Amino acid sequence: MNIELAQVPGIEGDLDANLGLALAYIERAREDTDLIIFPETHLTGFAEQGAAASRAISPNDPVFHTLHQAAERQNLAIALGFLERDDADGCFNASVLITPEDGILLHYRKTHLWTDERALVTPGDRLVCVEWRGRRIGLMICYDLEFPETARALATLGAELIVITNGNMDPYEPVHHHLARARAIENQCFVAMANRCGTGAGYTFAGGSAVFAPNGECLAQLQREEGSTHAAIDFSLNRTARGTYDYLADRRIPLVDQNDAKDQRIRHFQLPDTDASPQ
Ligand code: BAL
Repeated sequence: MNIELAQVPGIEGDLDANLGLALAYIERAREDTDLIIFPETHLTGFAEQGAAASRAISPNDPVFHTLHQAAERQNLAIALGFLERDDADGCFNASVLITPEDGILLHYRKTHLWTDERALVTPGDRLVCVEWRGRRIGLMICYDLEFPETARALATLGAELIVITNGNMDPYEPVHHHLARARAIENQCFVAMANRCGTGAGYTFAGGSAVFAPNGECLAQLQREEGSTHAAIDFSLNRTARGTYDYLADRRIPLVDQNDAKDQRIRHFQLPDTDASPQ
């Protein structure tokens, strides 16, 4: 599987500009690219005080049909983030995996909210992993990376590749660089994170997008500037890494997961309720 990381800036509240930038990267993706990954909330920009619901869009928004058409044209999958508006449940920090065959195949709502978004969006209540073209892919968003349980849960669901739509800001680039590598090693899977660059929502974003192999090798990395990079994922390395020892098999503290009744390709973890919701 050939992955492209699109390390791009965003403009808070400017859906058209952010979509246009994503489409430009998709259209000029390398012909052999199977999956292109964009940052956290790329389509809408971050939630900010007084500007969460107004920026948020529904997964039924026509923008996702436009992205599905682009995925079909380029025969590649797209992972990207957006602020989601759910008329019943409020706003979420969400990411989707859009495939040529399905449209939105995987829809994940950030379960571990960063400090200043807890008053603005509602945390998700499940971790999800899906099988696409014979490979199991899990989604995480930014702060999720900073909790070992999250990646471990996705690995327990069979994730061979963990995709992170990232919005990591200064001074935390080293945190995400080291933790993404650690998550790959400790779960013996690939980790690919596309981070935002530039400034916005009061932050300076750290870039540092990277792909790590199950042995911790860095297969691709960007510095702070806008751009894209590529990595070829050889999933046989997952088995190689687990040849001598298998962390998941050797665990003493197991996690129990559930299957998705509607689509057996999807498995998930249901998280316990939390009182973290917008005040
Ligand atoms: N270290 C930043 C985490 C986040 O913005 O989700």
